[in-house]
Amino acid sequence: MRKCKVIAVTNQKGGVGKTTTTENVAIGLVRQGFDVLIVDFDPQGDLTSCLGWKNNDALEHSVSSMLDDYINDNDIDYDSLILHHEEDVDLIPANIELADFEMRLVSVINREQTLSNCIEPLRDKYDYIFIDCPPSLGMLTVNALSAADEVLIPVQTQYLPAKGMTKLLQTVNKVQRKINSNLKITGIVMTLADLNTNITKSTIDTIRESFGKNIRVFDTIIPKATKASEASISGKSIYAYAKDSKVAVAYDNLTKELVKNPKIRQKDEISL
Ligand SMILES: Nc1ncnc2c1ncn2[C@@H]1O[C@H](COP(=O)(O)OP(=O)(O)OP(=O)(O)O)[C@@H](O)[C@H]1O
Ligand SMILES: [Mg+2]
Repeated sequence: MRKCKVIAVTNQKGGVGKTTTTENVAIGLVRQGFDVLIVDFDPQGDLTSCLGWKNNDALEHSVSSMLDDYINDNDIDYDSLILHHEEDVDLIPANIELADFEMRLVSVINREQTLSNCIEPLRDKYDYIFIDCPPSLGMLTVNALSAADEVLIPVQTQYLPAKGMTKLLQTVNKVQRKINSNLKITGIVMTLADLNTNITKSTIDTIRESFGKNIRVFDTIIPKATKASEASISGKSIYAYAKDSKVAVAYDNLTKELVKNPKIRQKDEISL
């Protein structure tokens, strides 16, 4: 049996680079020869659009219909559900229909584990499954954390994310204690960095000092560059859009760091 790793990309703060990081790390891993699936788990459907399915509301099958099939005890038709992107990554797409998921789950037994149960049969087919989370710590994110082996946390470098991180780590802790004791933190990746400013440099140092004791903070920092958003709009990864750009090199380095799999410098109970 294949050893699949499921990674939820999470931060309840909006616009910190979750979707961009999910897309480019996932495709970075494909470029290294791994079989990778992305689950778009955000009703905004940004990742689905970034991979070129702009009119995602028209999709007949989506993560929402997958969850409905599970809730209604229907077989999930994975072949119709999973889309294949030209850069060889697979995608379970999302659209606005996922927005009322919380309500639909009210009467479901073990509702926190709905996504986990849906993707379990796919662990056999992929080396990595990424879940792109919405900017909240609600039921969607709890489902993603319950389904995951690891959490990857993108943070912006413009300011200190102290309070938001505490809340996020408390949620991870709670899921560890109550639902998914195997959940680990892959690490923190700093994104959208304007490396020419002193404030960014000092924030980077502070993030390493304050979080680096308990959690891995990746060496690679993703710089802020318009090529990153242009790539998303074009429906391609940064490697296909601007292979020699600084952002492409950074995401390639981050991907390599991720597979290096060093000792996880993390206490059983994560605290700050
Ligand atoms: N390295 C970068 N340089 C410049 N722009 C970037 C970079 N990374 C992401 N962006 C842009 O910043 C915006 C937010 O990025 P992204 O959508 O990845 O964040 P997010 O955390 O997924 O947001 P949300 O919380 O809404 O899901 C997008 O317009 C994206 O194209
Ligand atoms: Mg997003």
